[in-house]
Amino acid sequence: MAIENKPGEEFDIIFSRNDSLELSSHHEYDTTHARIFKIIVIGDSNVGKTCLTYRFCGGTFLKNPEATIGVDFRERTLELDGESIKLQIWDTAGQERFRKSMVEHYYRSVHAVIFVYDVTSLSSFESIPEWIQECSRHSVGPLVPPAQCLADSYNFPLFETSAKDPSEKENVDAIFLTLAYRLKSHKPLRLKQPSESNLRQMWNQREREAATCQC
Ligand SMILES: Nc1nc2c(ncn2[C@@H]2O[C@H](COP(=O)(O)OP(=O)(O)OP(=O)(O)O)[C@@H](O)[C@H]2O)c(=O)[nH]1
Repeated sequence: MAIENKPGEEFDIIFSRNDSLELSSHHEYDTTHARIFKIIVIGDSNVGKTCLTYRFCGGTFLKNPEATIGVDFRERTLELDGESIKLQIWDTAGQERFRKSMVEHYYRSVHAVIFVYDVTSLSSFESIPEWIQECSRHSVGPLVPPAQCLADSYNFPLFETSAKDPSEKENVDAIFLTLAYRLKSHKPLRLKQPSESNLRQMWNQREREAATCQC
């Protein structure tokens, strides 16, 4: 499920259920003039967030992924109707102990949120309202509980896909392309993109602060 954050406007929500993803082809585009959109991917630990984003950005199924610590960054530039659109994808840690104080940064200047749950894990589905509440706490749009009927009643698209099954690759692309097309129609917005080393530095700094905190 994904929420598209249109700054200053109402939100659209896209539901997605993860059971896999892969890319049919990869093209390199000139990213110099690309508009950048930040998308965060959240959900319980072990639901496949890393594999989903890796499939979209890397084109393959990531075998033996390790638990995400803090956040991992991936990006992919798309050519949509002759325009370069760069999706900067933040793959966040599902485990609370690995999220720590980075949470504020996850939600800063976010354009869209993808909620991921595992179709074989009821608890990961039942956690979705909590993830939605977390977004609400960080002012990411008015949110509603997830369900197919709700998706239908709000006319939100629902994607069910698998990062593992190559035949599902179009469905994975569909999640991100749907967001990209919707984001593309927004007013031009260029983000100053933090470098990975800056973000790592920020994360390490927070770790040090947390380690020395007496409370
Ligand atoms: N069958 C199947 N397994 C998957 C799929 N996507 C991921 N997995 C498996 O699910 C497990 C967890 O995948 P991750 O992508 O690391 O999960 P995550 O949500 O990023 O986990 P955290 O980093 O802890 O938040 C791994 O063993 C993957 O091989 C999928 O689409 N189908």
